[in-house]
Amino acid sequence: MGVEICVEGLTKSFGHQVIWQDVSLTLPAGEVSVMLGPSGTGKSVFLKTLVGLLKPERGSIKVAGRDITKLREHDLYEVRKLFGVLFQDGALFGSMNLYDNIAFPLREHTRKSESQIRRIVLEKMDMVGLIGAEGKLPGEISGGMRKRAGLARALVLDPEIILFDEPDSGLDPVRVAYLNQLIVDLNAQIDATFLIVTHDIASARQVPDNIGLLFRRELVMFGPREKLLTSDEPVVRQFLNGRMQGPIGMAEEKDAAQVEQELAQLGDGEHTTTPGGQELPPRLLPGPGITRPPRWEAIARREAEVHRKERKAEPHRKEVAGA
Ligand SMILES: Nc1ncnc2c1ncn2[C@@H]1O[C@H](COP(=O)(O)OP(=O)(O)OP(=O)(O)O)[C@@H](O)[C@H]1O
Repeated sequence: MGVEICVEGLTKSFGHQVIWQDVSLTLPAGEVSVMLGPSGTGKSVFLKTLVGLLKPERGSIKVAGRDITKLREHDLYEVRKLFGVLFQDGALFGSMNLYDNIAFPLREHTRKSESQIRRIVLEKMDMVGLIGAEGKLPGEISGGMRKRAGLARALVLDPEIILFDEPDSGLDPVRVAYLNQLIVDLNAQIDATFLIVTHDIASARQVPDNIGLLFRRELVMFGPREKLLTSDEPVVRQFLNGRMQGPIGMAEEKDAAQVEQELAQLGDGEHTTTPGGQELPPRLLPGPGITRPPRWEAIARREAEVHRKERKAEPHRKEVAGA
């Protein structure tokens, strides 16, 4: 059933450069959370800090109740076994075939026999749809297949937490849709806690239970998907709509007067609906045949409630649109 990660007052710098400060959030056990933010805001640094690869200057990270910022290397090594990490490029060894790449953590970290390893590797390859590709080298397969192989490798030690660093980067929209479904199905099947760093807004709208946004060295917001998607916070609205008008500039934050002028020019109509004037998209559900853990009943109830409220608001929206 996954474990909770509770982050409090976390600050990370490199020399004088503060990457982010005073970040507090809870990744609820078994839920899917997405972290968004403009390039360079420290999303990858955040993932590396959660898994103990980077040390924060201040704050705590409690994983299953243990503060990993205080652990010695040996204990940290044990806690890291709770994590599976999918790096951006899959981080596969180029000279090993997919079978050996996926078997690698089992051979390194367990004393399992080769026949046990074979059973686990084939089970995980089946979960990500890679059966038949065991003998391929990473250089011989597509980017999407490499991501799925990286995911199979992240799964072999049965992690309680999986961190995904831009799983959709470099994939076409159809492959992204398949990958999103795979992520939702996997979450229902293994019930681990997922944190996904992505730039893909369509994925962020449909896949997670929770969304966070990093900007200007701070966590602007973190909360349930519906809350972020209907937020009036200018940074959140700008990012979720992928538009130029708003506080986020090309390289630096913008001057406050310019931001105000740009937002005023966007017009009042925009404020009557969810960001982008779009309806709250339905949450992506596990595919047919996937047994859903009990928490999905709560998700279904929450979804129904959101759409009931939306339908109630509908006549008002139409009036405003027609005015
Ligand atoms: N080991 C390091 N030493 C010094 N600076 C680093 C190190 N790792 C990352 N940084 C800096 O931290 C900042 C945040 O980098 P990070 O890769 O986490 O951003 P990001 O939000 O994931 O960006 P993107 O969306 O473009 O992948 C960058 O300015 C980067 O140069």
